[in-house]
Amino acid sequence: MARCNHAESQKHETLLTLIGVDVIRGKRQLLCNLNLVFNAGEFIALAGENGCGKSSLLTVIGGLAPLDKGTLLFNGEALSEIGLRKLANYRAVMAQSASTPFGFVVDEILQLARHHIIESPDNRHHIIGKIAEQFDITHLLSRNIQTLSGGERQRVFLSKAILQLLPVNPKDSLVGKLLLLDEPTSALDLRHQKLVMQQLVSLSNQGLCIVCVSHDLNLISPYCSRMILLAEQGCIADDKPENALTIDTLARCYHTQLNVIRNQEHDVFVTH
Ligand SMILES: Nc1ncnc2c1ncn2[C@@H]1O[C@H](COP(=O)(O)OP(=O)(O)OP(=O)(O)O)[C@@H](O)[C@H]1O
Repeated sequence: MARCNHAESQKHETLLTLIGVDVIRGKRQLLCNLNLVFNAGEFIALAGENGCGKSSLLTVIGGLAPLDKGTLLFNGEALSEIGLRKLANYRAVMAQSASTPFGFVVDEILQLARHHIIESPDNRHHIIGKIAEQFDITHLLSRNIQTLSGGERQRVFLSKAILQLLPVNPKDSLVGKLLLLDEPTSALDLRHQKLVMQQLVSLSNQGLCIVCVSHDLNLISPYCSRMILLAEQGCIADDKPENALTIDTLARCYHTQLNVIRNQEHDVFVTH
């Protein structure tokens, strides 16, 4: 299994810095005083119990919701100072239930992802075709999005988020770009789960920083380079998955007794 090789790649340029960040929704303080650094080339899993604030955090670090307290630096610049138009070149977000209000054709949705990029129609067509192939949606390009299955739709919106960030020249690096994914594999079958994980590893090895919310620890931990567990209004573990996932951290996170199995390759599996 090919894990993201962030450690070897030395693509450790700081991309996003969170200093003393609070996340508050309604009257609830979800997260308090978060201090984190996300680097180029990392594939980071973000996990925690329902309602702990994972999606809320993603919207804040994606610049889609205001910061309640603290500082967020994106490529060294205050995130709040970067306009959404400029930000679209550097970060893309796939929401948990990504959808469109109208019955767009899939190809139109993918074209829209690159509306801020100056490129020839041929180039755009080529890049969309390549990503469609990689995420197994080529056969869906002429379909109405509203007629797709949940898993098919999820692969389309994941492709859309990635297309937003891909450079015109495929040889250019993805360092400096951030992909935020909220449970992108929740509707996928086993083949497509594996395919998506492999593609995400490949993108992170090209320098893309990926932060992926997931409840499927056993799916993501063999592939990600880092696992962050949120609980108790903060980050209770931030390490390689084999170090972050322990009986103790899982009990603090999920308030139940879970078991951890390790294989000879040090992959870790969580069981009930
Ligand atoms: N606009 C809002 N007003 C009030 N409460 C909110 C608002 N948005 C989110 N919440 C609450 O904040 C908490 C965190 O929500 P969030 O969606 O960030 O959780 P999550 O960790 O992503 O959960 P899940 O694993 O279920 O997707 C939840 O209890 C939710 O009900």
